[in-house]
Amino acid sequence: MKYKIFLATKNRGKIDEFKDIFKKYNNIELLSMLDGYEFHDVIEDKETFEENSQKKALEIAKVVKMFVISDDSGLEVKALDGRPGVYSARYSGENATDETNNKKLLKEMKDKTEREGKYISAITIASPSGKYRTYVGEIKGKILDKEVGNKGFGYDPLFYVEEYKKTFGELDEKLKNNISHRANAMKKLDKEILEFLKAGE
Ligand SMILES: O=c1nc[nH]c2c1ncn2[C@H]1C[C@H](O)[C@@H](COP(=O)(O)OP(=O)(O)OP(=O)(O)O)O1
Ligand SMILES: [Mg+2]
Repeated sequence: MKYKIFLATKNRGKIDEFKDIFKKYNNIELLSMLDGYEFHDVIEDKETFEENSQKKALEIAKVVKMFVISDDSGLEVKALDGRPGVYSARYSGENATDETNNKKLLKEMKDKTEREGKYISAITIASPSGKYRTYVGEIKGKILDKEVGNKGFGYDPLFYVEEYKKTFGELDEKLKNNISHRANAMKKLDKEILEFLKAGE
């Protein structure tokens, strides 16, 4: 049995990562906006990654009428009381880009000695009939005072991982996709994904 899952994200960086992570499932075909599907921007107005992730998956599953996977993720910084958190994508305003977000983070962290932060990812798998499960993963790191590396996306050039002595902007993509917040949430989904798909609609 071959299953189709639609990736409910408009973020190219996430699409690339999920494509890589899903390579191991030879009975799952992962579809995305890059295959010509269109869907609306879901309003991410909830207070947690889990709830925003569920909202994205459930709304888009109804539209595309397929199983859907969504990810709501972001960066929580200790010295900033957990900001940017669920506002990570819009940290620097309405027309925020990775570049303007990183600039704002550097500015807010300028005089901070406490540099700890963590990435969080909430992944939801949903069916068109409204069944869903959500899995959360995280990874701890340090926020640098300048950008290093140009791999990955988002805040990656500022996110330093002690164990590898590299930022996510420098780390090999394969390695990032094995240890990241998204990878850690995926490892939990992995245990249940076939059961969820087999149960059908
Ligand atoms: O591995 C990551 N490496 C770097 N930055 C990351 C990562 N994971 C999340 N982030 C940042 C990017 C964005 O500022 C926010 C996610 O916001 P989030 O709403 O979940 O994604 P999005 O709006 O880019 O795409 P979409 O909602 O269509 O899935 O956190
Ligand atoms: Mg978003």
